[in-house]
Parts: sequence; structure tokens; C-alpha cells
Amino acid sequence: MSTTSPAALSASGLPSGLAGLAFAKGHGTGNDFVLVADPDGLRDYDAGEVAAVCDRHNGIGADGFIRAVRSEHLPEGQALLQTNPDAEWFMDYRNGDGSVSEMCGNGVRVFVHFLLEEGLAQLAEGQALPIGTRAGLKTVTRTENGYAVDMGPWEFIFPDHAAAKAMDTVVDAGGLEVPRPGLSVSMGNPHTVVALAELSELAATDLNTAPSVEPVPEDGTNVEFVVPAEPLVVDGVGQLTMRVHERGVGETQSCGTGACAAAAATRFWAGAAAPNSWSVAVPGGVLGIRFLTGPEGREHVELSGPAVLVARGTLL
Ligand SMILES: N[C@@H](CCC[C@H](N)C(=O)O)C(=O)O
Repeated sequence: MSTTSPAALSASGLPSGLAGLAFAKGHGTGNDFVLVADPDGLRDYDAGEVAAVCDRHNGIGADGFIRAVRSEHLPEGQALLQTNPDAEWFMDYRNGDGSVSEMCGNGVRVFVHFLLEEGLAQLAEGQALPIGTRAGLKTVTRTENGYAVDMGPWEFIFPDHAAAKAMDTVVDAGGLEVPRPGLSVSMGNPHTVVALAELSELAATDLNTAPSVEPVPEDGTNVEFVVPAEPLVVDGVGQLTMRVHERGVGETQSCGTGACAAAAATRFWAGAAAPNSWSVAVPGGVLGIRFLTGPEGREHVELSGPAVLVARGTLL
């Protein structure tokens, strides 16, 4: 006999502790989020609560859940404040299944938009706001059409694979005729990128179940399938089409960190002549990627794209 009692539910069927919770719903290129403001860090949400809210049939429905909390109220935020005293706000990010993720590139743009719309921060076009995340500080600049995020440096997860130019990671998914080589890249969160030759192969790839990846990075992985355009570069900009299976979610319409990883991997494969600017078409829109030199002299990735709020509400 079980000794744990099931969570009490309200009449809505959601955990009763969530009744009355004010939320907003937003998205960045179709990657959608439920956002809640908790400036004073009064209320954390457990995995069951997050999964219930993100459930597309019985909840609000979302790929991710974002809590806006002042950095001083989280241990990870307090650590960041030591070196970045201006990072007032922290993006506490959960995947739709309730698991914690280090970072979300679409999410951080929507997060800043949410802060502005809630009156929790001010940002004129061209100005930047430092945001704390579990993958470190991300600086978000308001642009004419949305937001540009300095995502920091990217890294190979298995540097020895990359050094040998060997494709030692093998990825398989339904719909692929044979398993494919992949390259695992960290954007603070883990990604494995697979290049396909044809858009028809991309369309035929079954992402209803998680692709198998071997070796799988220690913390699991998001998986991106990309088709480089032919010609690859148009007006100095590399062109990719991408679908993604997100860790802790499933297939989503877009993934910002995934688009960064996809551009980094394709640029690595393309060699010295590859451009620094990329356009990544995802089912939910188009994201822009640039490789720039960061203030400390390392290569950084900049992600740009829109951020939209579509609704506000209260859980019953
Ligand atoms: N959609 C996000 C990434 C969200 C986290 C991811 N599922 C993970 O577990 O790492 C993005 O836009 O970057």
C-alpha cells in the first residue's frame, strides 16, 4: 500500500496549490511558454505542478514553464550576482515535463518581453538587460523586431570527436534509412546535431519518439536535424532548415539554443570558408545566428528572433 497521498486537485483538475496563479502565455517562433512572476521568490513549483500546467489537454499547454524571480532569491542567482551585480532577474526554466533545464534561447527573449510587459523592467530599443540563467549570464538587447541574446561561447561536448574530425556519435530515428553521424554541442544545455541531405528526409523523420543517440551526453540531449541549403550561403548568410526533438518535451516548433548548436555544428563541418551569420528556418519561423568575439576574446553566439505574449490568465 502506498504511503504517499496523491496531490490534492482543485475543481479544474490542476494541483489545488496552483489555484489563483496569475500567468501569461507567450512564444518565440512557436516555442511556447507559461510565464509566472515571482519577484520575491515566494513560491517554487514542483515537477508535477509544472507538468500539469504544461499539459496540452488538461492544462494551459506549453513547451516550457518560466518563473521570473529576482536573482537574490535563488542560490544560483546569488552566485551570479557575485560577479554580475546588475543581473537583477533570473530565468527559472523548466521543461514541459517538469525537468529543470539550464537554458532556453527562445525562452529568454520571451522572458525579457514578459518583464517589460509586467512593468518589472524597462528597456528601450538598442538597450541591453543582463539575465541570470543556470547556464550563466545572458545579455538580451531589444531590437527593432524582437530581441538579440548574447548566448556566450559554444563548446563541443566530446572534444576528442571534434579534434579528430571523427563523427563518433551515432543518431537514429524513425524514418531514417540508416543511423546518422551527429555532433554534440553545448550551449549551456546539451544538443546533438545531425545533418541530412534533403528536405524530404527531414520531413520523413519521425520525432514522435526521442531519437537514440550514442554516446548520449551525461545530462541527456536535445536533438536537431538540419538540412543545409544549396547553395549553403546566400548574401553572406548560411541557410539551414531544422526540426528539433527537445529533451523533456518532444518535438517543438523551434529551439533557440538548438538553432545556435545547429549553426555551430554546420559551420564546423563547412570549414574555413563558412560564414559568421546564419538563418535557421524552423517550423515556427526563422531565427538569426551570428558568431562574434565576446568581451573576453572568446567566440560567442548571438541569437535573434521575436518574442510574443498571447494571453494572460488565472488558474482555477
Ligand atoms: N526551447 C529551448 C530549449 C529548452 C530546454 C531544452 N528542452 C533542454 O532541456 O535543454 C530553446 O529555445 O533553447
